[in-house]
Amino acid sequence: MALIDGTVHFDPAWDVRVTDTSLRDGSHHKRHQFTGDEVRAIVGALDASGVPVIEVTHGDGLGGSSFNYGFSKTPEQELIKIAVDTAQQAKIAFLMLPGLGIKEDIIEAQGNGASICRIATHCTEADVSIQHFGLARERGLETVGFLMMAHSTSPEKLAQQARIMADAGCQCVYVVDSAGALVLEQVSERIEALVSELGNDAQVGFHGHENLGLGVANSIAAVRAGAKQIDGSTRRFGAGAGNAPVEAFVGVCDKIGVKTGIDFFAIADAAEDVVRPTMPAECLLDRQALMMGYAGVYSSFLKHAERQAERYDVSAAELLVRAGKRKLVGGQEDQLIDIALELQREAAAR
Ligand SMILES: CC[C@H](O)CC(=O)C(=O)O
Ligand SMILES: [Mn+2]
Repeated sequence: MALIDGTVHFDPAWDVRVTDTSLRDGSHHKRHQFTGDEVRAIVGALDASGVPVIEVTHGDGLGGSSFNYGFSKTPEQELIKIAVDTAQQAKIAFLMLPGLGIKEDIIEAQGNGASICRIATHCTEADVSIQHFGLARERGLETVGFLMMAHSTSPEKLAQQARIMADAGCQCVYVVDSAGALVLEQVSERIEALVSELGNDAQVGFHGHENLGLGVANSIAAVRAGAKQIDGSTRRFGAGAGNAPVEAFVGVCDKIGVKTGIDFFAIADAAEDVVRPTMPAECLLDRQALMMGYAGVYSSFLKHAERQAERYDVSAAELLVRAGKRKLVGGQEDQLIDIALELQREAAAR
């Protein structure tokens, strides 16, 4: 059994621990073009606001910098090191998807000072993470598991997958609403199922996207159902319409008496004065993002879909709806090209 022990960074003064993922999920929106100076500025501002955990990696995790997913402007290990050197109190986390990243990447990230290892799998494939959790725990890293595309399976099946992660050494299993498709009760049901399965063996977390405009509301539903860790991105800097905005989440938590340890006014200033200037544009809840939430499409497909829609002169929104019908999962980005060609053929036949 994986017990929650002293390696979990959780201050007794908090009700919930917030992880800011603008420097990882936001990397999708920035097409992985963060510079060292931007990371230094954002980590400095978030750290000063009291954000306890900051995730820094290529949008697709360690090893994501590639032709398929997009090359990083600055090597992610260099960005991790800058983040570690900048943070005074925040812990630096990294994400890895087994197969894309490898065990040596975990060791290198730890060597660069990161202390929280987050391992993501599709929500029905937790078993591919077992050896990575084992390695991370052996090396004294704190561990978090991501069950992605959590809308696409039942609460019961998700809880069984969470058990696989916890038994492998995961200390907090996240319900990851990669598509921003879950609606309130659907979040609560999934969190409750994991809390009941894991008991004291591991905490439960929630990672939301804004594609249906529910990032903060869903995160609050998660907290009320027993989640102890919540992800967000300052200024919603994330894939699709972005993640639950940390500054709004903190404001709501203050109002309902949920303690996060983050200063609302400082994080609101960081969002406006430091994070927004590094963003290529605001993360929009536009037609494409809405289609992703509605059809259940992985948020990180947005930029890939837009590129293929432009290349083949087809509608990005329609492309995304079809990706939802095909139930594509992360790693199947190339099928967006098939769909674009299908739409092009249909248009030519009309
Ligand atoms: C490619 C990894 C992915 O972006 C992880 C994540 O944030 C999600 O599934 O929402
Ligand atoms: Mn995400």
